[in-house]
Amino acid sequence: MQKETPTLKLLLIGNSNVGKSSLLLRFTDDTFLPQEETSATIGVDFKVSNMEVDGETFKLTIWDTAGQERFRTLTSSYYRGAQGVILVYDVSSRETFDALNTWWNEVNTYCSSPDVVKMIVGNKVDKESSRVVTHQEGAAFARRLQTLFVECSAKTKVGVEEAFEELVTKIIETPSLWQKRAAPSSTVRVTDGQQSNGASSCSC
Ligand SMILES: Nc1nc2c(ncn2[C@@H]2O[C@H](COP(=O)(O)OP(=O)(O)OP(=O)(O)O)[C@@H](O)[C@H]2O)c(=O)[nH]1
Repeated sequence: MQKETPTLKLLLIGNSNVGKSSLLLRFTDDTFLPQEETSATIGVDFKVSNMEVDGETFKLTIWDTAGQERFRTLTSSYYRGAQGVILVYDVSSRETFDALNTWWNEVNTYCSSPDVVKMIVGNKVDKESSRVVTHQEGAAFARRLQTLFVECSAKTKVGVEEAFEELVTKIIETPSLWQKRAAPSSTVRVTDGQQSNGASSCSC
C-alpha cells in the first residue's frame, strides 16, 4: 500500500500590507508582484506546496489570512488544525511590529496546543533605509516569546525559503503535531462532523 504524504497546515497572520500574500507567492511561485498588482486579501486564501525534508515529502497547505479587520471572518476556523503559525510584521513599520502583541494573543486564544510552532517574521528588509525595527529588537521579542525568528524580503527573496524550511523542520521535530498513531486502514474517524481517515492531524 502506498504511504500517504503527510500534510501540514501553516498559517500567515499579521497586519494588512506587511507582505503575507507576497511571502506566500514568493515561496510557492518564486514571484513578486509590484505594488499596483497586489490587492488586500479578503477572508482567506491558500496555496499548496510540497517540501522535502530528509528524503521525506511533506505537503504544505499554507493559509494566507486577511490583515484588515473588516475582511477577517471565521477566525477560529483559520486556526483549526494548524501546526505552524507565521506572525509577520514589516521592518519599516513600527505599528505592525507593535501589533504582534495582539496577533500573539489571537494565536493563543485559538491555538490551544502549546506544541504549535510559531515563527516571527520581519519582512521587507530590502527597505533598509526606511527600517525602523532593528534586527536586535525583533530577535529579542521572539526570544521573550520563545518563538523562531527570521528576517526576510518577499521582494528580493532573501530569507523566504529559509523561513519556511526552519518552520517545517521544527514541526517535523515535534512528532505530536503531525504523526497520528497508525490507525487500522479500515478505520474511519469522524472529526468535527467531517469524515477523516486519520491521515492528517489537528493540533489547535
Ligand atoms: N519593498 C517590499 N515591498 C513588499 C515586500 N513584500 C510585500 N511588499 C509590498 O507590500 C504591499 C503589501 O503586500 P501584500 O503581500 O499584499 O500584504 P498582505 O500582508 O498580504 O496584506 P493583506 O492582504 O491586506 O493582509 C504590496 O505593495 C507589496 O508589493 C517586500 O519584501 N519588500
